[in-house]
Amino acid sequence: MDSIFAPKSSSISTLSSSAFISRFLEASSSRKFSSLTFAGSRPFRYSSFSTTFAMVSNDVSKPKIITGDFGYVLEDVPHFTDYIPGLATCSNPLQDNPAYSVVKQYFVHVDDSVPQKIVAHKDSPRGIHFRRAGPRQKVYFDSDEVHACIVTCGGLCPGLNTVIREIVYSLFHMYGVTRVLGIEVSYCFDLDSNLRLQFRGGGYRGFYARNTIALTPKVVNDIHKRGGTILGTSRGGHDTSKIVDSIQDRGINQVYIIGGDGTQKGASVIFEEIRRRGLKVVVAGIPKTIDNDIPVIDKSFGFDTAVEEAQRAINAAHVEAESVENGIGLVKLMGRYSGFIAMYATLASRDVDCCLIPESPFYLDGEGGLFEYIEKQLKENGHMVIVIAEGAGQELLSESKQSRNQQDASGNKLLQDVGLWISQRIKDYFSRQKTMAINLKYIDPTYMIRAVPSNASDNVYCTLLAQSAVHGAMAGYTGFTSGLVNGRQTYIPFHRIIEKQNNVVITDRMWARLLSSTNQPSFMSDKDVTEEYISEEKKEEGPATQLLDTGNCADGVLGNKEVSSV
Ligand SMILES: Nc1ncnc2c1ncn2[C@@H]1O[C@H](COP(=O)(O)OP(=O)(O)O)[C@@H](O)[C@H]1O
Ligand SMILES: O=P(O)(O)OC[C@H]1O[C@](O)(COP(=O)(O)O)[C@@H](O)[C@@H]1O
Ligand SMILES: [Mg+2]
Repeated sequence: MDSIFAPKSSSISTLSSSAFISRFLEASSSRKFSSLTFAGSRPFRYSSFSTTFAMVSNDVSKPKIITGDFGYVLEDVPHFTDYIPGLATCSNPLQDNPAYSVVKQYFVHVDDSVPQKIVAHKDSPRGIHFRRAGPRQKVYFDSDEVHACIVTCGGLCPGLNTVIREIVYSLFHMYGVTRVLGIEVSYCFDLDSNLRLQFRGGGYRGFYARNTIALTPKVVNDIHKRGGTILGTSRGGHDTSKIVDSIQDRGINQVYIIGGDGTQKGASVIFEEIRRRGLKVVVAGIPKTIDNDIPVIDKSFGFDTAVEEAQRAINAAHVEAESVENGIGLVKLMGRYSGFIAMYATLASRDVDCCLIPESPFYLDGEGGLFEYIEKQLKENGHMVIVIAEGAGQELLSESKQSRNQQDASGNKLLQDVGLWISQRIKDYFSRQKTMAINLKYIDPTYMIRAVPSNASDNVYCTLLAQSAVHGAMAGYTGFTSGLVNGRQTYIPFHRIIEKQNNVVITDRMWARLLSSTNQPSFMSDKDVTEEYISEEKKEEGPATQLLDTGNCADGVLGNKEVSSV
């Protein structure tokens, strides 16, 4: 289906991808699917639907959208062949690899795709799909030709080293590649004293520095046991043309970029520049975010580890709180704009009485407020545990204009310490009330939960992400993020990864589950649940049949906007 494109003059190609997709799905769902009939042993007799696939646009700078029968939409990723004609291919060396040759059908079929939503109604169109990740029969690189590099950007996350290790192992052991560079932290040294003088930074900044490290299986063998990233990381410092110059100058033709939402935006513009220059260079993203704020994917690697690590802080807070009279244990967890860590840590723990996240506004005083709830809990149980995400309640903190506008080097808003603020407010309230003396212990494990090595399940997940990225790169796909969708590895175009942020949707079932688990007030009346709190997806879907059903994924899979309602 790759080769069948609509003519360039197609009127549809003038629509944006999302406008096209929504019109297409609308049209598909308005067709009479009930006209499908069962005929003998064949499940369906198709009505007059076209059986060919039509690509909406062959303009290389536009999203690749391929449509098919029954409302099928493939949001495809770019491929070298979109902008470089006449490239040679060769057989995938994996077919001679003993580890793979025993496995039948290990190559992914060219038409395999993975649905974004797996909950369907009998009349619903097949909907959006992503290209399934995995090894292809034909590859667009000779092993000797590959010169890869790996860079890690943004904040730390458990599993970064595992991803680095597995990219290196996959390139070496599956594809016989021997040249892999790590874009590394670089320092200036005072030659006399040998003192480190200037930190130039890893991450995107590393592209401007001379320092790189040759990554071999031997070098990376043990790194998954360590937290952090052996390559170093940084924020800010993204100069697209300087980065692409550096890639070109070094003769790099596969760039693996591990990072969060900011990083993937950076990767997207690097890819655009590479395509503009017509270079045969793959740009492959691996999504990293401790906050789980990247959309589309089921969850980010390292998230499970972070939630697990957060349990230690919550346990400590609980032990402290229950050991004294009117004890309050307060734990602040990461989550700048997305409260997933706090939500999952709370659900996992069951010792938490109140979880506060950025997506769910709360108030302190008066009926239904936090103070009233704390007082009630202390009277009934003698202690309580509160988990607060770092981005929660920021609108309540009195800010000076200066602090309001503070940003980090990447342009992310610098937050005020909500943990310290709320501790003080709680203490002030009870000392004013004089109804009871409280004993509050504030625990801030912020960096501890992301600086640890990844746990077993994250290690496996990191391995799959890394291997998928390498298979995709060798197959000539580019401008993609390797991601898990409904439990399957896929290639997701950058524009879908960077178009919005993944947030907890407080009108979804997962938040309702948390509220019923903690029994905390929702701090909202029905009237408050305005448009603002309904997910974008729900708005697109129109009036809900059930308020709390965004309907996507299987139970047990982490909740992002799509998967949280199960
Ligand atoms: N909109 C953007 N366009 C290009 N590069 C960006 C953009 N936003 C962030 N970056 C780059 O991505 C890197 C990491 O971004 P940051 O927000 O710090 O972390 P994360 O990727 O983890 O969200 C930084 O080096 C930054 O310069
Ligand atoms: O102090 P740093 O290194 O900027 O990191 C703090 C921020 O990093 C985060 O973990 C998010 O980082 P990313 O944007 O890199 O995913 C936030 O939760 C937190 O506010
Ligand atoms: Mg980020």
